[in-house]
Amino acid sequence: MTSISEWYAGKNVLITGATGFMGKVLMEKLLRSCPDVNALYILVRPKAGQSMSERVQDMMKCKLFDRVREDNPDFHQKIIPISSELTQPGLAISPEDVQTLTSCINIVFHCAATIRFDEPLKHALQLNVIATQQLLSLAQQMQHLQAFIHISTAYANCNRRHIDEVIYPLPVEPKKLIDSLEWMDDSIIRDITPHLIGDRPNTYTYTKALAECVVQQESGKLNIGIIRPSIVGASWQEPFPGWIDNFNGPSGVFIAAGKGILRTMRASNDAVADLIPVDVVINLTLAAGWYTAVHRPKTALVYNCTTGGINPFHWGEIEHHVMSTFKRNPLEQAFRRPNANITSSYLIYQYWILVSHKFPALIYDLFLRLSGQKPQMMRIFNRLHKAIGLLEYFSSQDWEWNSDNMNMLMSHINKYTHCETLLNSSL
Ligand SMILES: CCCCCCCCCCCCCCCCCC(=O)SCCNC(=O)CCNC(=O)[C@H](O)C(C)(C)COP(=O)(O)OP(=O)(O)OC[C@H]1O[C@@H](n2cnc3c(N)ncnc32)[C@H](O)[C@@H]1OP(=O)(O)O
Ligand SMILES: NC(=O)C1=CN([C@@H]2O[C@H](COP(=O)(O)OP(=O)(O)OC[C@H]3O[C@@H](n4cnc5c(N)ncnc54)[C@H](OP(=O)(O)O)[C@@H]3O)[C@@H](O)[C@H]2O)C=CC1
Repeated sequence: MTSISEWYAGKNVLITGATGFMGKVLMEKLLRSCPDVNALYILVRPKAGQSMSERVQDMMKCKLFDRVREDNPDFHQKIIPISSELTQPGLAISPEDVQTLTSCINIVFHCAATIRFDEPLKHALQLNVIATQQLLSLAQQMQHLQAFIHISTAYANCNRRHIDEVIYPLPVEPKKLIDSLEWMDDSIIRDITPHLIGDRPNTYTYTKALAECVVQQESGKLNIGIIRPSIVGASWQEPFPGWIDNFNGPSGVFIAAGKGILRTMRASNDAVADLIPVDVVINLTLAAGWYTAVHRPKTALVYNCTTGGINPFHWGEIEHHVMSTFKRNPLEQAFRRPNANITSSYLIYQYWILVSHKFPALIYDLFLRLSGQKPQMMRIFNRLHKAIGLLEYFSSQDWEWNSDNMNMLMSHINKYTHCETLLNSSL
């Protein structure tokens, strides 16, 4: 039996979302732990005045790739950027590039998505659902494809308390929805969005659930795996502890608390905070790619990539650890001394918002005005309130995920690699 790393030797891998948080860690891990991988084809778009090549060059300078750079200074030769805008017909990939991809790709990792909770439905649908559909039809043409791994989210079905490793049907057929939204104007779509998303909290979770249905429906003869991570946080061990490059979810909340700006947030002390380090998710993703290609399960296997069932940690404990860490290691240029508390009471929350957020912001803005500067604190707090308002759904309740497939994968990995657990394996 070959090891996972050996299985990736000589393979051509296609990655979407490679410039994002998880995509970068996936690339790094492949290049470091599977040094004989043939090439990583990455779909990249120009952005913010930078061309595709400039973006890729900048990305490769990132500290994340230091260990890869040490092992192989020419690692960039294995990265082949392909120009693509996922919201365009045919993913805006040139015919020559389509030809290259269909003739050489062995495995696809589809990480790209919009992860914004407030994304208008049409755009979230375009990227999270229609682009997935288009990528699947490209994958159907790939002559040497062995596995297609789709990254979903553990919260795609957050309208349920208990979530199994299955794809749940939705009341509206994804194809019918896509057809209808195409001709509707934006104001109508805005009006019907709450009815469509139903008991889900936002367009993100809804379109990720739709994408899973599309993956199931359009998979044809492909070997499919679906990874559902919960809240992905900084790296635990690899390539070094604590790597993160965004303020999504809890990381933004922690920084706002450390800066002394955020003093209160609605969250339940006893609810499980299902955080999972990015390196653990990526190890599982690569292992799922190998398993899907080698074992070719008859139906798409879903992996609930969560920690609450194995090692539960609660928001109350997080509050304690975050605050004591910032007291020991204060951040520079803090607005106030950090002191944040979570509460599940709406009234207490509103009281602290007024006393600890809005009142100091007003005073500070008044001071800025008097000293001839532009007031800014109230604006910052308004944005913060919008952000924590969107997150409180996830911090005020908990879910139970069945993780049998994830555990099965771990046991395979243990058997074949003689590692203690997937969590500390380096493939
Ligand atoms: C004290 C203890 C507390 C303990 C309790 C903690 C509880 C936490 C609960 C978290 C629950 C999270 C659940 C997530 C579950 C789903 C997981 C997934 O599937 S998928 C993943 C989950 N998906 C998500 O998590 C997405 C959620 N986020 C969103 O949807 C949007 O960010 C938004 C709508 C909230 C705000 O939109 P908008 O107002 O437009 O703001 P933008 O975002 O566009 O940022 C603008 C700029 O500001 C910058 N910046 C930001 N924060 C900070 C900071 N703290 N500092 C400094 N800077 C910060 C930012 O970098 C950017 O800079 P630039 O690029 O312009 O240079
Ligand atoms: N982060 C988390 O906590 C969790 C994430 N997930 C899932 O993991 C996956 C990766 O998430 P994460 O890395 O955090 O997300 P990021 O927002 O960091 O990355 C998103 C990626 O998608 C690309 N992308 C977005 N729009 C387009 C477009 N129109 N055309 C081409 N590429 C595009 C981005 O490219 P560009 O740089 O050009 O914008 C970027 O590479 C997603 O599917 C998400 O749903 C699941 C659970 C939790």
